[in-house]
Amino acid sequence: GTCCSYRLRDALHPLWQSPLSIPGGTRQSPIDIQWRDSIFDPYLRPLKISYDPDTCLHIWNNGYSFLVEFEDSMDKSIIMGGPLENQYRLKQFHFHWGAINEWGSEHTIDSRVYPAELHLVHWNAVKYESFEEAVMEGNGLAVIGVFLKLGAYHEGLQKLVDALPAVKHKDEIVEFDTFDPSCLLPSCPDYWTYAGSLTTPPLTESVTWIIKKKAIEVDENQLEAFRMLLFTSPGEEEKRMVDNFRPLQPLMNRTVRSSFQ
Ligand SMILES: Clc1ccc(Cc2nnn[n-]2)cc1
Ligand SMILES: [Zn+2]
Repeated sequence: GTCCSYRLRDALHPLWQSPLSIPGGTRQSPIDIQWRDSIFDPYLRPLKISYDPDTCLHIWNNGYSFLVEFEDSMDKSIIMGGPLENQYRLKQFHFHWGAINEWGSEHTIDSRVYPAELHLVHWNAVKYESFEEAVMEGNGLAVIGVFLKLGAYHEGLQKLVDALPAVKHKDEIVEFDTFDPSCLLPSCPDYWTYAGSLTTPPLTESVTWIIKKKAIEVDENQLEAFRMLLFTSPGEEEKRMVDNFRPLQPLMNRTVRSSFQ
């Protein structure tokens, strides 16, 4: 059946390290969020998001995903509230996706997999001097996760899709100006939150995850555009950039809180 091929696919996938390779990992990501086990926390505040489209710098293919990076020397694109004690600055956003629509997201909801997942990566500029420093600290990062599902064409995403051919190969970079990533967020304010980690090296346990309950819709052509990117550099044997997600990690001694009842 398909389920065992997923597990087998996870185990064999060359790209990701098994949990065994993270000594003492007690808060690794991604995880399966079991809706019924999540606990409504009435003290969770609404998440406040304020992005300045002029802080957008460029898109680049880093060989794992494509990242849109932001100028983060000032508090111009920030999030606060929700589960966060401080204000966090937007550093970059990127996606994880599958070779086919049957899988691709990192997190799952009651084992439901989505075709892709958006991650907006922010760092705690109140407590730390740089993103690099924050990556190593327990409260250093806050990542908003948004599921993508197959459906209607997404107007806001298309500007990004149109730029992808310019970063087809690893290490290619192209200027990208005036993009407001809040157009990629669902209007519903509901989210889950839990303490986790980065899902690619350095896999540091520095992330407060904020996973939006509602998915955004994108169409087949837009998902296919992600799949035409390459892991490989120009001149190398082409390897399509697909299945760039880490297998699910054990929940261990963690609680997932919800902002909604
Ligand atoms: Cl600095 C950095 C390292 C890895 C990733 C990949 C990732 N980690 N968690 N979600 N995506 C993002 C930023
Ligand atoms: Zn990610």
